[in-house]
Amino acid sequence: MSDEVKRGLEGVVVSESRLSYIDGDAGELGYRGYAIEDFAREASFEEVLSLLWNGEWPTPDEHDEFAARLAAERDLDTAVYDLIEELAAQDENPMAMMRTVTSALSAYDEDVDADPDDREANLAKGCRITAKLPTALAAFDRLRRGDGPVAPREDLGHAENFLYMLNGELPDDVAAEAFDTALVLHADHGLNASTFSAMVTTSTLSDLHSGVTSAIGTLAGGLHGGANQNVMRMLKEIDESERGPDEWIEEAVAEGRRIPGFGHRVYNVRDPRAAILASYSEQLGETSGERKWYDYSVAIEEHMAEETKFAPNVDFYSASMYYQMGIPMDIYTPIFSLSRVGGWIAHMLEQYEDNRLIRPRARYVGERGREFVPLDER
Ligand SMILES: CC(=O)SCCNC(=O)CCNC(=O)[C@H](O)C(C)(C)COP(=O)(O)OP(=O)(O)OC[C@H]1O[C@@H](n2cnc3c(N)ncnc32)[C@H](O)[C@@H]1OP(=O)(O)O
Ligand SMILES: O=C([O-])CC(=O)C(=O)O
Repeated sequence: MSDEVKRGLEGVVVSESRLSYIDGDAGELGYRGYAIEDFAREASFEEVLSLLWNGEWPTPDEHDEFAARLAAERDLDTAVYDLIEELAAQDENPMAMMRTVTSALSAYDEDVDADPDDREANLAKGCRITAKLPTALAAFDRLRRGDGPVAPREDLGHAENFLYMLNGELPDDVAAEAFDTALVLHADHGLNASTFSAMVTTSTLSDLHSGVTSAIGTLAGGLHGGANQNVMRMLKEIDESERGPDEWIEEAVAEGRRIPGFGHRVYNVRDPRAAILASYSEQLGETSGERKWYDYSVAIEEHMAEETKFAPNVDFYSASMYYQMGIPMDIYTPIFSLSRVGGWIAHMLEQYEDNRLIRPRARYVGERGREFVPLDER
């Protein structure tokens, strides 16, 4: 057994998967063999969930049945609304709220006692978690603003219904399409840290709610999903500074700052999702008549390309996109989780199908053979 340490598990292959294909040098990403560029603008998030969970695109009848099933699961138990209200009153961090609510949802799930690897029960639980988390997030955001939650509507698609619950009014077509595409693009990405976390949890034969709860905790950090809100904070900082984006970013790079939304463990080139999200960011800027957030982003990307080896990742252009849709900055990462939950569940289903406990080793570098001294003799 090799004692070589692979810090951060870089490059280590721990399992086989049929879910997403990533070529980090070519900048390619596909779900189940389909390139994202071919479907991201056209397929809905519901279709992508079907693809990831079942392996094929749904037929129109399968799609209608699945979308209706998901829509019927959107509402929350009164006790969960009460919990969200309490967390909003405590001004809880939105990602911590998502983690707590996901854990609480298991108490009200009718399949809670099913075997952890029961596929049908897991698909039912997966539908419920995926359907309920947007309701929880919209209710939380409204409650902390002093507004009442807006009940979900079964006649709306997943993306449109979330924006409706968040704002209390239907989104326009550009916002609805942009948001649906963002959900599609964030749904899966190989063994990223949060997905790996979910897999480690299920590999012990723990349950799906525990896996999603672990994953949300992992997505929250600034090196992973938390970067999207940090990107927007950076753009605001630039806006509030005396300097233009070129000058600001030049100084930040010179100071050795880690620039959020740039760099990636797998991509050595521009993340292919960034191109699509950038086009929506630009489109939203055009329709609102305020292009500066997109323009700042482009200026930063150009400077990074000239002066560093770092290219934008998925979190870079989603930030200005959500901002221009009027979404509060601190729920960008929870929104990421509304989408990635689809990928987490797909990977957990794969893990259960061919499970082996995930348990790596650390090379021990501490002392050995030290003599124990009892407390009263120390
Ligand atoms: C959905 C997602 O999770 S996408 C990623 C979202 N995260 C971010 O955008 C945060 C900013 N980016 C980063 O921190 C990194 O690029 C990561 C964590 C995403 C991947 O990095 P890793 O492959 O693990 O590289 P690591 O963290 O070891 O950094 C290697 C070197 O590159 C530098 N570096 C990496 N990313 C950046 C960046 N965005 N800006 C400036 N320097 C960077 C590091 O400072 C380090 O420099 P050093 O060797 O001089 O100390
Ligand atoms: O794959 C990764 O490490 C991070 C990422 O881009 C994602 O999770 O979408």
